[in-house]
Formats: sequence, C-alpha cells, structure tokens
Amino acid sequence: MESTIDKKSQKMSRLPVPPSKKRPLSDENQEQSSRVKVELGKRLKVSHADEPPKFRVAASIATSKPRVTPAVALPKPQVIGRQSLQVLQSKNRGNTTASAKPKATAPAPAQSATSGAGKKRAAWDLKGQVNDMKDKVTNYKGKVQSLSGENARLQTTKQQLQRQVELLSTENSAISQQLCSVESKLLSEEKKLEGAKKEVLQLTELCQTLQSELAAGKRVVVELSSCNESMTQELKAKEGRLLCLEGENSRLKTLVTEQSESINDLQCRVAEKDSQLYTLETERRRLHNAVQELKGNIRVFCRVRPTLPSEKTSSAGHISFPPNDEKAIVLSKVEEVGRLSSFKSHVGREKGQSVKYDFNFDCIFPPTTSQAAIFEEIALLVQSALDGFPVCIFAYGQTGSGKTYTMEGPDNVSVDTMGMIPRAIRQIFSSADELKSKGWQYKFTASFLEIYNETLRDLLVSRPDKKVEYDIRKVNSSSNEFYVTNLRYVEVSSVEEVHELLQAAKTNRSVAKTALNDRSSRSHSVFQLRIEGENSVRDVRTSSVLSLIDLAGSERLDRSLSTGDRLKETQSINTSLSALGLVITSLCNKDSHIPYRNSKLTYLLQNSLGGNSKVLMFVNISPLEENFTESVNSLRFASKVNECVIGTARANRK
Ligand SMILES: Nc1ncnc2c1ncn2[C@@H]1O[C@H](COP(=O)(O)OP(=O)(O)OP(=O)(O)O)[C@@H](O)[C@H]1O
Repeated sequence: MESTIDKKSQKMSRLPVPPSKKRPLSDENQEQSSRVKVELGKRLKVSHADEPPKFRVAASIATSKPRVTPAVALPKPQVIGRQSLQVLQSKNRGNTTASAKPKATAPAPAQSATSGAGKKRAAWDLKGQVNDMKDKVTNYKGKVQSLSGENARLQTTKQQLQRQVELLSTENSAISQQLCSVESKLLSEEKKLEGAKKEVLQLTELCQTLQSELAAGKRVVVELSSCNESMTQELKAKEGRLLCLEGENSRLKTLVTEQSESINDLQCRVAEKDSQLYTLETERRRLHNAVQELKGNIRVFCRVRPTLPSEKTSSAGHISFPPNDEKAIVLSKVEEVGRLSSFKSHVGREKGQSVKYDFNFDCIFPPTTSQAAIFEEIALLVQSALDGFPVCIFAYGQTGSGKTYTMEGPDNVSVDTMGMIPRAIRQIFSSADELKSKGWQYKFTASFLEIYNETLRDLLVSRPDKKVEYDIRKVNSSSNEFYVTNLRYVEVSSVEEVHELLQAAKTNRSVAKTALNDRSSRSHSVFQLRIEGENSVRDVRTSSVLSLIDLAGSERLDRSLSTGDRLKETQSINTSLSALGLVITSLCNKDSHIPYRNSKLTYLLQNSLGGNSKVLMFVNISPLEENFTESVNSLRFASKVNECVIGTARANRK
C-alpha cells in the first residue's frame, strides 16, 4: 500500500520530496508535513510575490487543465501550486490511512513487547501493558490533534489556493479573450499581409515593366543623344552658313536699297511712259477710227465659195476677178437680152449677146481665200468693238453660198477653218488680256438667238418653252439700248466658254431641208457679245455690242421650189431681208424716219446699224453658173449697201 502511494506520489507530485525514500509513516509524518508546508509556503510566496505576470498566466493555464497537460510541460512554479496540493491531500490521506491503520501496518506485537522505555513487558504484566497502551493512545491523540491542526491549516491553504485558482482563471479568461483578439488581429494582419504580398507582386511586375521601359527609354536617349550630336554639328554648320548669309544679306540689303531707288526712278519713268502710252493709245483709237471712217462705216466684202467636190460638173467660169483690181468682180453670161433687161445697173453688154456684170466692193475674196486671210481684213473692225464702237458683221447671200461657213466654219471645224465668229471672240479676249496691263477690265455677256418666221427663239436653250415670249424692248425709256425679254444672257470670261455656247446654238439651230441645200438655214441667227470696259486708272468706261449675224438664204421664191411651210419661211426671210435693205437705204439717204420696226431683225439691230455703228456685210456668192441670177441679185443688194455712208462712228465712252 505504501509503495502504491509512493508510486502515485512519484508520478503526480513534483515536490522536492524524493519519492524513492521510504520512510516509516509513524514519527516522520509530522516532520514531513511541516517540511511540505514550509516548502509550499515558500513556493506560494515565490509564486505570489516574485513570480512575473507571465508565470502566473502559465500557472493559471496549468491549473485549468491539470489532467490534460503533461506535468513536465508546465513551468515549475505553477505545477507546484496545484500538484503540491494534491500531494498534500494524498499525503494527508496516506497519513490518515497510515494513522488509521497503524496496527495493520506496524509490527504491533513487537512494539507491544517493548515498553515505552524500550523494555519488553512480560506477558503477565498486563497492567503495564495497559499503561503502555494508554500512553500510546495519549501519544496518538496528541498526534491526531496536531494533524487536525495541520489539516485545518492545509484547508485554509487550499481555500487560498482555490481563490488563487479562481483569480488565475479570471486572468486566464481575460488572457484568452486577449488571445482571441490577438488571434483575430493576427488574422486581419495576415490578410493585410496577403494583400501586401499581392501588392508587392503587382509592384514587382510594375517594377519589371518600368525597368523594361526604362531600358527602352535609355536606348531612345542614346539614339537621341547621337541624333542631338549630329544635329548640333549640323546647327554649327548652319550657324556658320547663317553668318555667311548674314553677310550676304547685308550686302543684298544695300543692293536692294540701291535697286529700290532705281525702281522708284523707273516707276516714275514708267508712269511717264504710261501717260505717253495712254496718249498714244487714244491717238491710235482716233486714227483707227479715222481709217475706219475713210473705209466707210458700212463696208461690203464679197466672198465666192469654192466649188464643192459634189459640184465638180459645174464650172465657175462665169465669175472672174480682174487682175489689176482687187476690189472688182465680174459676172458674165451669154444671155438673151430680154432675160436680163430688168437689171439696170452694173450691166455691160458685149455685142448684144455676152453680158457682163461688174461689181466693186471693199474687198473681193476669190474661192481660194482662207478664213484667216478674210479675218485679217475684219480684225481692225472687231478691235473697234473693244474700243467701244457698236460693230455689226453679217453674212448675206443665197442658200448654200457659204454664209454659215464664213461666219462659223464648217461642221468639222478646225483651227484653220474657224469662221469669223470664233476668230473675233479669240481676238477680243486676247486684246482684252493685253489691255489689262493698261488698266482695262472687261466684262463680256453673250446671247445667241434666231429669228425664224419673224419669231424670236433663244438658241442657248435646248428645249424652249413655247409659252415664253421673246420681245425686243428698250432697256429704259431714255436709253437707245435694246434687250430681248426672257433671253439668256450668259457672262463669259474665256474663249472656251463662248465656244461651248456656239456649239450649243449650232445644235439648237433650226435647220430645214429645201430643194437647194440639204442643210439650208431658214432663219437669221444673231450672236451678240456685249462688251463693257472700265479703266479704273483713267476713270473711263466703254460699252458696245459686237453683233455677228448669219442671215437666212436670200433666194427667190421661184427657185427654191418652196411650198406650204417652206413657202411661208421663204416669204418671211425675203420680207426681213427687204426690210434690212430698206433700213440701209434710208440710212444712206439720211431719211428722217428709218423703218427699223418693219422686221424683227432690223428692230433688234437698230443700234448696230445706225449712225454710231460700224457695219460689215459679207456677200457670199455661189460659184455655180446655175445660181448666176441669184448671185447677181445678191451682188446688186450688196452694191446698194456699199454705196451707203452712214454718219460718223463715235465710241460709246463715258
Ligand atoms: N470657203 C469655203 N470653202 C470650202 N467649203 C465651203 C466654203 N464656203 C462654203 N462651203 C461649203 O459649202 C456648203 C454650203 O455652205 P453654207 O452652209 O455655209 O452655206 P449657207 O449660205 O450658210 O447656206 P444656208 O443659207 O442654207 O445656211 C457647205 O458644205 C460648206 O462647207
């Protein structure tokens, strides 16, 4: 039993009492318990007074879990507190047991055989034995009393220790709470640490990116540095060049100053020359006009067209051009006297059979004459239009005599075969360009109309509205200028633009078939170019109209074999041509009344035919003998015009 307790004591207690020592329980218990008390007291003092807070915490933990936590793992002081109590309790129990069963364990017979003085009583000495026994009882009672006191003290110590345990438990729970909060803090810190780690990772990546960028940047810097170096060198070279240039510049400045003075001087001289030039230009215009006047304000050019390939059978032998007279044309034919008796002028007879008709005009153009050669003769007249004179050029003659060819050119027109209208336009624009340097600015407005059966039609409109009426009206009551209502007036600024208009008009022109000419033009076509000039330097303005007219065929009724609509056309044409002849005759006779209103043509052209204007008439002649009579008729009409002297032309100047 004792060994079992000792073993338990060895296992459970860590008191400084060596468990291997087996001592008899009897007398030594008191001494042992007192040693235990002293030791326990010391330990408790140490644990209460000297123990640092962390040991107390550990002690509380150990006391709260005594059976789970191995004794060896706990710190010494705390184990002492709890286990010493157990040991004491077990000791007490052991002691109690030992004291309670002394007779069972102690060799009672041996003790009883000896007396209190160590002498053995004789068996018969019962009284002595009883006394011994009484002494022993007394002795035991004293021991019991001392043990009871000891027990009471231990109980007190136990209570103190329990209180200590409670305190330590409270501390423990507080520390547990602290531990929990520390743990939660630790968790949050760990989370933060995780976040920080991620951040560190990102920053590491960013750092790597930045490092690669930095490396690229460094390369760029290196490149730029080399570039900078080369540019610096270039700059130095340029600075050197700049220095040279500055020297050159100052030299040039001096030169410029000299030149400026020279220019000023020259400008003065140019102004002087300009003034002289203007005077000369005015003089040129005056002289030019004088020449035109001398030539006559109405001039007539006669043109005989060549025989066409399709007409080879017919000969042009009846027309001759006297070699010594460039202005004469002779038509001769052997005819019966009676047939030609109606001609009262320009008629010559040779022995009553061969009849000659001599005509004189300002110019005679034989069939071989080129368009360019003819234009040379009218170029000065066209120039007059730019100088501010109204100019009217028209082609008169029977159908197929070459009027359209003369005025516009053939269908497949070329630079060589261009007619008078395109050539006049070309000259007008080129002269206007030249005059720009003399301060002249020109504005050109073109219109193109036809008069068919005494009805006006706009040739610049492809699909004319029949309801639209074209009336010839004065610009205003005090003006002598006329315009046509609803007519398209197109401002043009180049030859090409005018050519486009001419082409459009050609397409739109009324063309009808007659017996005499496959493409007979049965209407008068009137192209007009209004020219407005302004010299801002001299404050002079001019305005004029250049009229270029392709008249309808002048053949007689009986020759055209016209019937129905064609007859009406022919009558209308002849009426207007007669009216034209009458107007010219009246102008020639200086009649007080000029019958402009007798036809649309003369009414429209009254400003271009009057005293202030310059008129040129082409009389076109067919080379065919079969057209002899018509040719003579045309030449007679032209001769009458040629005889006219219409006033003195004056430029429209303001
Ligand atoms: N000088 C010329 N050189 C070459 N061919 C010409 C000449 N004059 C006229 N012709 C040709 O003669 C033909 C008739 O000429 P054109 O059409 O000009 O006559 P027209 O008098 O205008 O007739 P219409 O009164 O019918 O308009 C055309 O084929 C034209 O090309």
